[in-house]
Amino acid sequence: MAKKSSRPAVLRAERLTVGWDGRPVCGAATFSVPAGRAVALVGPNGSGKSTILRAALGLLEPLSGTVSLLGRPVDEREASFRAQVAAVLDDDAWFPALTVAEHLYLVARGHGVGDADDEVEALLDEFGLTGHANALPNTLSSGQRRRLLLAAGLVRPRSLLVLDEPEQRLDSDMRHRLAERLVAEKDAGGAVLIATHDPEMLATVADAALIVADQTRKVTVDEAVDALRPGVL
Ligand SMILES: Nc1ncnc2c1ncn2[C@@H]1O[C@H](COP(=O)(O)OP(=O)(O)OP(=O)(O)O)[C@@H](O)[C@H]1O
Repeated sequence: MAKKSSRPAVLRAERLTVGWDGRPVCGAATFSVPAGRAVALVGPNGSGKSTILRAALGLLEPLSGTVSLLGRPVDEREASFRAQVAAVLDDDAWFPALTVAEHLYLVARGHGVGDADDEVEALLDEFGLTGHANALPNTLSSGQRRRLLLAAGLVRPRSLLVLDEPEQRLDSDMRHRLAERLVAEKDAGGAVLIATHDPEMLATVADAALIVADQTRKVTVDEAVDALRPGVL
C-alpha cells in the first residue's frame, strides 16, 4: 500500500476564534495549509472570512485559539514572518505618484528581489498591464487596479499566499487565468489560503475548504462548491 504523504503545515489554526470588540463573528476554526495545497474559506457576506484572514496575517489578535506559521506564532511585526507571507486583501493602498511598474519594482526590491526586471515584465504581461506600465493608479479602471494588487502580491518571494476574494472586479478571462496561476503556485510548493465566492476558483484551486458560519466546519471542495449555489448558505 502506498504510504500516505504528509506535508508540513505552513499555516496552522487551532480552535481559532476571531471577532470584534470581544464578540466572535463565527465559530472556532481549525485548519492547516500545507505546502503545495490551498484551503478555501467560503460563507455568506459578513460571515467572518476576512476576519479569519486578518488573524492569520497577524493583523488582528484572536479572541482565543492560536495561529502559527511554520511552527511559530504569527507576528506581522517580525521581518521573517513578513518575508514568508504575501497577502492580497481588499484594501487598495497606492502611492499616488508611483506608476504601475514602479509599484511592482518597489515591492520586489523591498522584498530583496535583486534583478526584478524579468519578473516585473512577465507579471505586467500576465495581468494585461503592459500597456499601463507607466500609468498612475488613479488613471486605471477598478479591475486594472485589482490586477495590479494581485501582481504586487506575486512579484515577491513567499511561502504562503493569502487572498481575500481575488476574483473581485476581474473579468471572466482574468479570473480563469488567475485560477490557473494559483494552481501553478501550488505546483511550485506554495501554500494558499483563499476566501472566495467563485465556484470555479474554488473547484480549480482548493484542496480543502471551510464553511465559515456560527459553527465553522471543514467540508470537501465539492460540498463547498455546492454550498455556493443560491439559497444554500
Ligand atoms: N473593522 C471592523 N470593526 C468591527 N466589525 C467589523 C470590522 N470588520 C468587519 N466587521 C464585522 O465582522 C463581521 C465579519 O466581517 P468579514 O469582513 O470578516 O466578513 P466576510 O465573510 O469576509 O464577508 P464578505 O463576503 O462580505 O467579504 C461582519 O459582521 C462585519 O460587520
